[in-house]
Amino acid sequence: MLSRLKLIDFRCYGSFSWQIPQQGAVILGNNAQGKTSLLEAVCFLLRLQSPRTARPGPLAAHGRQSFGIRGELPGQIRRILWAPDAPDLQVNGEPRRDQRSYLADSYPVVWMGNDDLSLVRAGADARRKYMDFLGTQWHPGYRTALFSYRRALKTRNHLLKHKSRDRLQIDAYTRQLALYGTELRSLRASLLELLLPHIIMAYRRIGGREEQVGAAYRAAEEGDLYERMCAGLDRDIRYGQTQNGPHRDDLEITLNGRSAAQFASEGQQRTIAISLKLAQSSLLTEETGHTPIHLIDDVFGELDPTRRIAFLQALPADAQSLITTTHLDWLHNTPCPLPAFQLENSTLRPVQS
Ligand SMILES: Nc1ncnc2c1ncn2[C@@H]1O[C@H](COP(=O)(O)OP(=O)(O)OP(=O)(O)O)[C@@H](O)[C@H]1O
Repeated sequence: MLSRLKLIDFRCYGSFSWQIPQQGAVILGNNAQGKTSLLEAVCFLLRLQSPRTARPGPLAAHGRQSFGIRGELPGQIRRILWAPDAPDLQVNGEPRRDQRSYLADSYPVVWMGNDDLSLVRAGADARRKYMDFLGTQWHPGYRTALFSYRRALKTRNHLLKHKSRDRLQIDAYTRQLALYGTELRSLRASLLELLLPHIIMAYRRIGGREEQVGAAYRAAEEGDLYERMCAGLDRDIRYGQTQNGPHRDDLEITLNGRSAAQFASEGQQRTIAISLKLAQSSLLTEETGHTPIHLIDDVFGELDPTRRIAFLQALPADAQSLITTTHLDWLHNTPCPLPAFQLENSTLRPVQS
């Protein structure tokens, strides 16, 4: 549980400090008051990742180069001073030499946002990100395979784009790519095997129906990855891009055996999207021994009362949940045990009930 959060020059926050209730809070505020930024800061503190940006640069307040986040958790105080060339990561005052060692004993996080529907409706990229955010919290080897794969892919694509004739050099990266790519695929497949029962259970809980949700990992091509990459080399040089590999794989989601993107109703798609996230939560609890911190950004306004109540009841009783919303109308017909805070111009104050 995160008990105190401090921010310096993070997004719209110049200097900010908040004693967070143990069970979490509902954060109420009009648009552009800093609700998402607050959840984003917690996510970055714990996972060094933001759901809104791939690079940390935009997290620094306008006109600043660097930002700071500090958070108190049971037995650990985490502190990030992020400067573009030299990020300073500390736990309990001890510097951590790299991101991997900073993350090794961090807490798990589940992020739920109002664009989660894209997990069902949009392209494969959203579903790969979903798997990767979970995978890197599930298994240290996942992060190594993913990051090594991304690095090798970037270099191979660079060589392809610049029409390098040095096929030996391309081949060296093809070998690396195939090695890490095969490892990543195998980790994703194992992850999905563990995850699927949690998705099915969460769907039944929220949807309350007998419909059968399914999820299957689909590799973009079959056979040995290195051989497929070698066979496609001329085409890759023509496109200036690697066309085979796990960066093109997908997580196929079905309802009653049919594509959920094409055939599920909007309500069913929303239930699937929430179930995918609740499944992350129960899997991470099982695998890490810690209940994740739930960061729930502007989700409730979109749900009908039945799903809203089922969703709130499905959140683990011992989880710390930070829920943002632009209006509290839904609270009138939804019993919510969390204290509410009003956020205005980056300042929080408790809402008297
Ligand atoms: N790097 C930055 N520096 C300063 N301000 C920023 C930065 N990035 C975003 N902002 C501004 O911070 C404000 C708060 O944004 P945020 O997305 O947190 O608001 P929000 O309360 O979640 O809004 P909404 O309800 O519309 O989603 C916005 O005015 C945004 O333009």
